[in-house]
Amino acid sequence: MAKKKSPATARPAGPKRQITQLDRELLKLLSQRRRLAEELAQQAASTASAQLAAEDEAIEKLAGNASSGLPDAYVRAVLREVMAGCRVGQRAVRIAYLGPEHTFSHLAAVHRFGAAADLTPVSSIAAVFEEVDRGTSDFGVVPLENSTDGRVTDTLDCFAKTRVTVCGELPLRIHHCLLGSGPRAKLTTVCSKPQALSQCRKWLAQHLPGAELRPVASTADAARMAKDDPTVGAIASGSAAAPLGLKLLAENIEDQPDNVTRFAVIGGETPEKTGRDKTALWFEAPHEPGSLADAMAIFKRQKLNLTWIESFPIPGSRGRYLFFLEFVGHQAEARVRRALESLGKKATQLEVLGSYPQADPID
Ligand SMILES: O=C(O)C(=O)C[C@]1(C(=O)O)C=C[C@@H](O)C=C1
Repeated sequence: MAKKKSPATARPAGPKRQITQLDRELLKLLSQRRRLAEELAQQAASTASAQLAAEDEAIEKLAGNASSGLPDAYVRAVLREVMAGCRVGQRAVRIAYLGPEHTFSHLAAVHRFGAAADLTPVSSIAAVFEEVDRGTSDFGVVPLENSTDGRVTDTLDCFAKTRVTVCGELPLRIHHCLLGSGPRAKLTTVCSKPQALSQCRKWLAQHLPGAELRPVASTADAARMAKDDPTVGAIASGSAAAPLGLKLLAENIEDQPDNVTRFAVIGGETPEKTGRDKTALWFEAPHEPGSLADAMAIFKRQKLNLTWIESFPIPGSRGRYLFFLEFVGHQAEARVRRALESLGKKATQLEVLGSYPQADPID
């Protein structure tokens, strides 16, 4: 018969065994949490926006008060993933993004909604808008502007053509890599989305001056092309290399070290005022002297700080322009409502795209 060890002589478990034990406990707790989330969902159905707002609030409370000593970004990412994995018993929250997998839009969508969310890759920015407009997806993630390269025209074009709203912003720090399946010296072509090529223009001129620069629909599309041809390099996210079996031929090749792309989260309901919000809109001013200055004076009068302004030609109407505008404030504020009312009287067209919390860049 085996001799039982007395508690006094039992050796304490080593760190490896303790970690395995903790992982088991974590899984038990996660499945308990998932069951409770299912119970809650059966008691009270909620919209995708309400679900997301409740998650945001919970993450904010937990991450804000964390005494764990864990890095804040880590705590937030883990909690987001835990919550995404517990979105059960209710209709899945569907999110469309410019695919295929491993684009920067994909990274932004994972950051906002979690990898366990129902993420749908589509082949163009216009297709993201269509998904949201048709209601096939609850939300979409689209690039809006880049700190090096400026506005993303396709996105502004879609805002002008559809009635899709904005419910969030996601500024993401963009680090570009050169990916390939062969050696760098063999590259004759470099593919990427035009915005990514433009953000690395100086690096390309210096390091691959003879290469043909070929624009494609997304950085991950470029990576797929590089996989099939060793003479083709792709500018894409480093995270696309391993899953596609590509080599990292150069890292951090963006011309500006502080290269940030601001994504818009489209669809959903307008989030409540947080006290640190922005409002986005577009308008057309009458074609007469001083009309744009008069429109801007409204914001000055109401002491509303502008954060972005773009003029954009109205597709198919030569000489006519839309102005995209973003300012600090929420539609729930009286001074914002007053400004929108005055602008509505001056503008020949006005579309308020939405109010949403201001966000800090994600590394
Ligand atoms: O092609 C991608 O990976 C995208 O998500 C699109 C996009 C863009 O159009 O701005 C997003 C971020 C980078 O600025 C480069 C490309």
